[in-house]
Amino acid sequence: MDWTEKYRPSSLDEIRGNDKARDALQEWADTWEDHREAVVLHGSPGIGKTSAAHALASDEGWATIELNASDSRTKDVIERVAGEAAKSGTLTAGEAGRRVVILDEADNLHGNVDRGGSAAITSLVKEASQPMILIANDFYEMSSGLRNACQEIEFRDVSKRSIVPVLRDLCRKEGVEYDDAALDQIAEMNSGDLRGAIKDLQAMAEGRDRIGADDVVTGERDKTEGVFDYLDTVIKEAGAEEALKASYDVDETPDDLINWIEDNMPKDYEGEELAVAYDFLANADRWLGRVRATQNYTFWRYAGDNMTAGVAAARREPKGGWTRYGPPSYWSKLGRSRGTRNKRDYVARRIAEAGGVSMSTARREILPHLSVMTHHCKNRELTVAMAAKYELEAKHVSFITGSGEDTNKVQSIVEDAERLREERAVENAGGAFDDAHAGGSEETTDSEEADAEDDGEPESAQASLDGSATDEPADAETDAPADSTDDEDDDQAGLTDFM
Ligand SMILES: Nc1ncnc2c1ncn2[C@@H]1O[C@H](COP(=O)(O)OP(=O)(O)OP(=O)(O)O)[C@@H](O)[C@H]1O
Repeated sequence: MDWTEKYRPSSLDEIRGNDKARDALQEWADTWEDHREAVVLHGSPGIGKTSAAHALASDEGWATIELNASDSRTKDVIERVAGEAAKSGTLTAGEAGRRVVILDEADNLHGNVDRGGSAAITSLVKEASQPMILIANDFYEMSSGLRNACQEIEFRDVSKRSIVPVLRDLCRKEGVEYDDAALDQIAEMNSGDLRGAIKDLQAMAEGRDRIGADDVVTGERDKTEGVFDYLDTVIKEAGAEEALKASYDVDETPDDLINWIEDNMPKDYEGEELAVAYDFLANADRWLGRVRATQNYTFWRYAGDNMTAGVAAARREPKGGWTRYGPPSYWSKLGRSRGTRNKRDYVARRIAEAGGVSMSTARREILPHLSVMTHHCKNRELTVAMAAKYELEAKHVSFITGSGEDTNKVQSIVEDAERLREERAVENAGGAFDDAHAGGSEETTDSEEADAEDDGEPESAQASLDGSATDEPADAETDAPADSTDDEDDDQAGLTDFM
């Protein structure tokens, strides 16, 4: 039997490591008659929210009705089941007949087929005449209406200090011997997730009567395993519908999932199918943008359709073999969380065109590198050169360097870059045949010329990353006056790559 079930706390005082939340929940129940508000328990998975809700009900002698908000049940069903449950107690005197509705995944209403999911639940929460406990991982993924209708209790990750004694206790109850170091290690690697720690412990205890420190290393459980399996499904083999259904089981929000898919898809897809799949991802991203703008989580569904079913449908033939999928790069997460995908893609496209590399190389390898090199515009000349070469506007420079778009620093860099481009255009017009790309005005054809003329003398790591022609720093001195005083370290070597 699953130890997490076997040892699920049956009373509130068995909830470990969340004393404050536990007391607040008790207080909420004690005063419910007066305020009649629902409560939302929020925090990471596996730290006892659901257990606390059930434990409270059991302490209070309340019957429970548990619903999962992300089930694809319609508004009607939710209203009928929960509404009845919540309202039917009106006539019952006293606490005895009380029922508590426990609504899991209250932050996940996008999974609801019905568009009215969130609104329906909000009005239900407001009208309910019985206690309701909502459970959510991320409070701020809930609609603001729903948030406002509830009291809020935050559950914290369970500290290692609280996890270890639980594990020790379980070992004793199960008659398993242990090294303290092993339990420590299990607690450590589950950082705050008590359920995960218990699962690991059980897995390690299987077939052993002693858990030693050495056992733990190999027993490490990958928390994100679910995602890797999912990537295998969506990228390698699944049909559209299957891919969509499988996505419901993945413990990632669409905002995160799209990063996983986008970063890993190019490892298996190529050519036309990759292009089509990117189109679907772009659609998905537009829906995600709409969700962010409107806080209307029903749009998540369309994002989900595009990024899962769409990507699966783009596949021309099944993909075999094993692929080393990895977590989304820092860069792709950054690009998304700031809602700056368009900027990122613009820059990536410019780099790809200028450098003759693929968009995904530009995005995953070159862009992050540039970002580091030009962080806060610290290397001003390099930043100017980059802006000139890739024809970047202030918003792009700001995006790459992290300096504010409206700052003088960025504005002056863009101006200088423009001047630099003009100067080069003039030089070109003057017929500098032998130096066309060194003074290139960066027409689209320029990159091709540059490629053709690649003299194979990349002089820095960046040159090889860039994939574009790198030439002599012939006109470094033609760079517009560096009037900014805050360039700390000018890196002439790096500069050459943009000339
Ligand atoms: N604070 C805790 N005290 C005691 N046991 C806990 C605690 N947190 C988790 N557990 C153990 O982990 C199991 C799962 O916990 P529970 O389902 O309550 O977590 P949760 O926070 O609701 O997670 P999820 O958001 O994934 O539902 C419990 O059955 C229990 O065995």
